[in-house]
Amino acid sequence: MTVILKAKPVIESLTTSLTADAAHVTATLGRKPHLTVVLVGDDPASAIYVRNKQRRAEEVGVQSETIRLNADVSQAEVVAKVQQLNADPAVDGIIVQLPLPNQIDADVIINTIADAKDVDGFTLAATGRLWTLPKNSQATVGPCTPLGIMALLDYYGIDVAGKNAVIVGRSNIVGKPMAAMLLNRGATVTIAHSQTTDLKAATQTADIIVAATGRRNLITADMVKPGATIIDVGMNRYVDAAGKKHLTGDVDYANVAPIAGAITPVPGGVGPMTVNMLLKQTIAAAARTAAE
Ligand SMILES: Nc1nc2c(c(=O)[nH]1)N[C@@H](CN(C=O)c1ccc(C(=O)N[C@@H](CCC(=O)O)C(=O)O)cc1)CN2
Repeated sequence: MTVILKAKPVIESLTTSLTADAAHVTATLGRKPHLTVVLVGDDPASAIYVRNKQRRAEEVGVQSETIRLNADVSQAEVVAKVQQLNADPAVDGIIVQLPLPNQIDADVIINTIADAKDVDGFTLAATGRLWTLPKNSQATVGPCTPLGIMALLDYYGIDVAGKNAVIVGRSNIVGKPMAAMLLNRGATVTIAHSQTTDLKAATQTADIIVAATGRRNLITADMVKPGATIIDVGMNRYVDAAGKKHLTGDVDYANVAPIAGAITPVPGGVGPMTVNMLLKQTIAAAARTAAE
């Protein structure tokens, strides 16, 4: 029987601890933990994700504001905005929603965020910390999507030590940090990507597959070992011939789910975990300020 790795029960159990931690920080600081989201342009998917973050922040007692900048804003203006937020003692966590418009170098913006306020875990300092964690220790900070995946695996009792994990996708926000986290917990990790010559050969022997490519139905049933754990990070939107809108992952869910040991659904799997890890890291950043 395939285990469906739904985020809902994990989030229900996280709600108690996030709410209690936020309340504790609020009592100590005399204000709620504060997250500022910088949203540049009018990407419709980003607008949904930012709205989800704001709604969830309110639910657990985190104050959240969104600063909206026009799509044609200059890189210098975004840098200046982030510097202003760095200097604001009322702001605990800053994220700049990705993707950014083409005229802006995302790496420059990300690395302008003060280390103490980097609740996305994307800066060079955060990346360095992640890759130099003591062996077998749990990553408690880092990019929110892979952190959320680790939390899902832990909740459902899926041990990764000694397992053969294949990550498909090598982005800085999912693929590479996912590799660091799985490696650190004892998995043998392969990162496959668009130039991998035989993807099927790589995935067929995997105990765990993490698909993060943005290509709908890339992972098909013939690429999966029976009983494998399948983590789908894809978020692909399309409209079918009848004009109906769909959101699907990178995995051919209908055909892969019956042979998998465990699989994340899209929606309702990895995505909501990302938001909750962001709030966890925001509360932790505020707690560090409270302890100063
Ligand atoms: N600064 C960042 N930008 C981006 C990140 C990030 O972690 N930091 N990740 C993604 C987008 N993202 C969060 O920002 C994100 C994506 C998806 C979801 C989510 O809950 N998805 C739902 C479906 C929502 C829908 O209806 O479209 C689900 O899977 O159930 C949350 C956050 C890129 N940018």
